[in-house]
Amino acid sequence: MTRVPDSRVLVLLRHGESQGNARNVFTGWMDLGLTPKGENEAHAVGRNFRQEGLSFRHVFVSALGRTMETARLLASELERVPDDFYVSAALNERDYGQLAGLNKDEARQRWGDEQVRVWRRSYATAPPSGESLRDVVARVVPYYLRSILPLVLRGQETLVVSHGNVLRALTMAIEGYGPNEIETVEYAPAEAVVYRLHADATIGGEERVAPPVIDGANR
Ligand SMILES: O=C(O)[C@@H](CO)OP(=O)(O)O
Repeated sequence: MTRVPDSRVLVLLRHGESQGNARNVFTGWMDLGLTPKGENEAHAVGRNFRQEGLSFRHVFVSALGRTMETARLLASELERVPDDFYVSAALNERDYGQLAGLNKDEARQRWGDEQVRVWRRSYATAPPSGESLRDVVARVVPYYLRSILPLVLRGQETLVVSHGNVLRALTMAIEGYGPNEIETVEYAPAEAVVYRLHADATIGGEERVAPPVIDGANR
């Protein structure tokens, strides 16, 4: 990984494969745990961070078990135990409302590819009784600005383990992406982005770290 001197490290990581990912269901606020593959991914990510000389003062997770478990397993591989773990429901996956628990392929057959794509990836359209990405931005970004960014700007390496749509919301804040640009941004399970920020929170360095290959494809 490229080093930017005098930088402030912020790493975003999506949790490892969950039971919901493996079953290809809309998961949202359902508290489904990691699969054995997801557990292996978490260990492999931790080993990769260690090899790259990354360690963390602060680790942020959501209130859902799949992020906590990913953080716990990867931290066991690091050179240094993180000082703090913060748990916040502000970092929970989007509420998928009435879609939660439904198979994504069956949803496409029932409502059509385009409707399902809009529910999953548009900025402003919410799934029935659920949250749009705009709703997620409204709860995630204030938490990021108040609780996470100040630590990063103090030079304290910080890891956020969260969910696909939460990481998309954070990407909008960090990269300044608009509603159209964010439609095509995706994070696979166990995929990370390492940011090195300048003192004014602009991006000094950025590297996507592909998920470790464990066995089979990552959804
Ligand atoms: O089901 C979910 O909660 C999310 C993340 O797994 O799915 P999607 O990528 O469709 O937004």
